[in-house]
Amino acid sequence: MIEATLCFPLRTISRGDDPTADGDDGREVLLIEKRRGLGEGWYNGPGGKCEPGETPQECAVRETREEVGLDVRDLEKAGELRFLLDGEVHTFCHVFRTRSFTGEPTPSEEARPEWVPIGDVPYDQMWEDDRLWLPGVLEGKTVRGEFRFEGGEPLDEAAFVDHDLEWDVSF
Ligand SMILES: CNc1ncnc2c1ncn2[C@@H]1O[C@H](COP(=O)(O)OP(=O)(O)OP(=O)(O)O)[C@@H](O)[C@H]1O
Repeated sequence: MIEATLCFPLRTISRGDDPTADGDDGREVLLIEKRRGLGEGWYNGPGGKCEPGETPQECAVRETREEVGLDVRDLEKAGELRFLLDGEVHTFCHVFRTRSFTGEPTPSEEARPEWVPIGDVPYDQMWEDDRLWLPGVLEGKTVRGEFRFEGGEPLDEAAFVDHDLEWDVSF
């Protein structure tokens, strides 16, 4: 089983009295377009696999720095997601969000970062499960989820079959 993390940096930008502004109140999330490996070509949060001896928080901080050059702090745990492939746990993913960070998002070999208004998150270019849990996470909720995939490796070519979700959990 792979233990992995996702980190969603959040900010609120001032849009003044822009009449074209939508209902996001200027709220944005930093997504990455993944350039290689699992989920290549799709959008997701910065994140990746935990190294031996590393806590999930430490992993999320390290991966966010490595992938987009942002130093995140004060991570808030927002979710725990279990991805099953053909009945076995493939990946256990810890999800974090934060409004505290320093640095400027910078592209790396692994990822191209992009600030996205939370109403414009490109769910049709993301893992199929993201549309089920990410909107709630971006609204400040907590979630525990299980998502079942079938069809063998690699996970990003398997079929998403079904899921269970529990909201407002404590970690
Ligand atoms: C099944 N549905 C899913 N929905 C949303 N997100 C998913 C996911 N399944 C995996 N993820 C995330 O995708 C990243 C891959 O991690 P990552 O370690 O970068 O993979 P990759 O194979 O590129 O690793 P290396 O760069 O070789 O270490 C990692 O954040 C992990 O939490």
